[in-house]
Amino acid sequence: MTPTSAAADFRAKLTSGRLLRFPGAINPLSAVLIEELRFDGVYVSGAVVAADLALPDIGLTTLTEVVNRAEQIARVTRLPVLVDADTGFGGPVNIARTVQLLTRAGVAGCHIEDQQHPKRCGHLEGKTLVTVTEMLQRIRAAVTARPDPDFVICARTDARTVEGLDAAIDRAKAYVDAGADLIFAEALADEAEIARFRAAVDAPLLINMTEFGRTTLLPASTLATLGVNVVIYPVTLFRVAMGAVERALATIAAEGTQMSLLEGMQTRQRLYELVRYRDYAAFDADIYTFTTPTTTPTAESDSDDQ
Ligand SMILES: C[C@](O)(C(=O)O)[C@H](CC(=O)O)C(=O)O
Ligand SMILES: [Mg+2]
Repeated sequence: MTPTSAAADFRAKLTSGRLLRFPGAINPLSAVLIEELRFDGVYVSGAVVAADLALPDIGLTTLTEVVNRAEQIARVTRLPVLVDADTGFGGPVNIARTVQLLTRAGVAGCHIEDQQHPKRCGHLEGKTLVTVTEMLQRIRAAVTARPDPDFVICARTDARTVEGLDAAIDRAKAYVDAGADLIFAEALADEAEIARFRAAVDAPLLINMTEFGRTTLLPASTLATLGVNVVIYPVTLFRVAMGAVERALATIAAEGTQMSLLEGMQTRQRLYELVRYRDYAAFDADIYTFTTPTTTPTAESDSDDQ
C-alpha cells in the first residue's frame, strides 16, 4: 500500500467513531501479527525504539534511527502506522523534515509533544513543557510541511502532570486550532479525567494504556464508551517479550537446557508461516527452472563437472 493510502485509511478510520486499537510493534515481524489479529493500526513507540537499543527514553535516539525503524515496520503491513516523533527532533525546520521523512517511510501519522528537549517518559517526574506558542509553531511546521494532506498530525500534551488537567485541556484546544488532527492526552489519571477531557476537546482523542504508569488501565469497551478514538498499547509487547527473555535466560542458566521452554516457544513452523517461507521457496524454484525456447540446459552437465 502506498503511503498516501495508508494515511487516507487512518484519517477515514479516525472519523468512523469506532475505537481504534494500535499495539506497539517491537519489530516488523510483530507488526505482521498485529495485522493478522485484525487490529486497526500499528504504533511505533519511542520508548521501545530506545529500549531496544538499551537506552533510556530521554530523547537520545536520532531522527534517522526512528525513521529507519518506522520504515522497516511500515513496509510489512497494510495497516496505518503511527510513529512517536517525541519533540520533533529540533526546531520548526527539523520538524518539517521529520514529517517529510516519515511520510516517505510509508507512515500514516506521527505525534509531536509539548515537552522541552530533552524529553522524558510521559509517566515520570521531571518533565518541563515548552510554551503554548512554541508548541503551536511545532504543529504549524508539521501541518504546513506534510507532503501528503492525509498524513495525520497528532499533538501530544504532557501538561496534565505538570500544569494540571485544565491547562492540558486549554493547550489541547489551542493545538486543534493550529491544525492538529488528533490529540494525545498523556498521563490522565482515570475514567473521570478522560471523560472531562473528551467533553471539552472537539477533536479525535488518543489515550495511552501503558503499564506501570499514571493512567488506570481500562478495557477497550470502557474507552469506547468514553468516546476515545485511538488507544495505544505502546510498550506492552516489549515488556511481555523481555519478561519471557529474562525468564528463559534464567531457566537455561539454572537447568542447563532449554527443554522446559519448548512448549512456550513460537515453533519453527509458525515462524516460517509468518515470514512466508514457502512463497519465497516457490518463487526461487520458479526462477531456477526458468528457460526460454532457445535456452540450452547446461546446469546439469555443469554441476556434474564439480
Ligand atoms: C507512549 C510513549 O511515549 C512511548 O514512547 O511509547 C511512552 C510510553 C511509556 O514510557 O510507557 C510515554 O508514555 O511517554
Ligand atoms: Mg514516547
